[in-house]
Amino acid sequence: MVVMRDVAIAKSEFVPDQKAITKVQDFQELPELFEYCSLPQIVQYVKCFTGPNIMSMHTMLINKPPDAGKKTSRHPMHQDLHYFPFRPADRIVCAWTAMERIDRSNGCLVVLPGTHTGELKQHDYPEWEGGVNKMYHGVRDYDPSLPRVHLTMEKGDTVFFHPILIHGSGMNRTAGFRKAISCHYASSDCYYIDVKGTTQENIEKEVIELALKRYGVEEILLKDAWMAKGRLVQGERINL
Ligand SMILES: CCCC(=O)SCCNC(=O)CCNC(=O)[C@H](O)C(C)(C)COP(=O)(O)OP(=O)(O)OC[C@H]1O[C@@H](n2cnc3c(N)ncnc32)[C@H](O)[C@@H]1OP(=O)(O)O
Ligand SMILES: O=C(O)CCC(=O)C(=O)O
Repeated sequence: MVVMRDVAIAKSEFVPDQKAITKVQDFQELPELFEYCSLPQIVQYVKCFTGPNIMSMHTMLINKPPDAGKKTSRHPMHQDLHYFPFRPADRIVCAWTAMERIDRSNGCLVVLPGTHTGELKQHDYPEWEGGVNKMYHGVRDYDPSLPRVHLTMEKGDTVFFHPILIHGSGMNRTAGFRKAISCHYASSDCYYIDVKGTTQENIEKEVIELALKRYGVEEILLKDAWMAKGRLVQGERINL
């Protein structure tokens, strides 16, 4: 489990108490939270994308804090496939569930409809004055005139989306913590790719740095870091 604090608070003089927590990531070892990933109400739709051999690959409980005044509560527009060294993209899907009403005031998801049919693009840290959270890379060039859809969701509503869909989320202008839970699933028939020489090299470097620190080892491959956190949800574990 990785507990992340908002960069505006982590990099300030404030004592980083629980009010600073922006995300709990990789909760696959926590049974109460991991139960979400195997809920039949969720898995019945996931299966339509992954087929019967279902792995959970990336888990997050996102606790978007009230913005500390630096707009760091925003999540830049990105494609999730940037983070994943496995393919094919069409066998990967995210389930994202609102844990309370989420709208533009507390920073709902924003999506660019139709972009899931495009290609994976170059991602980098956006040049935001107030700083950017660790590994919150943004898609470098996309057509800003493309229509945006703001997803207003009620508590319990779930959206399923493709890893090439360009999406992000807005600033939390309220005093409350905006909570959502999500899991990225992939078919265990997916295969790992070598991201050397691709646009994903920059995120590989960061993930490996974090994994070396977390596991206290001297060497680790990106594939091994992902194999360590993947969990079988249903069916048979094949490649991933
Ligand atoms: C489909 C996937 C989409 C996504 O998931 S996008 C986001 C993915 N983000 C991640 O995976 C981030 C994973 N988390 C992390 O890397 C770590 O938790 C993180 C943020 C570096 C904190 O590391 P820890 O070692 O636990 O904490 P620490 O308090 O000792 O801080 C170490 C240095 O990191 C800094 N830090 C903490 N939170 C940060 C933040 N949110 N953004 C940027 N920098 C941050 C902290 O100030 C410290 O820096 P320094 O060494 O003092 O210069
Ligand atoms: O929950 C959010 O604010 C956005 C999450 C997201 O887009 C992601 O982590 O990939």
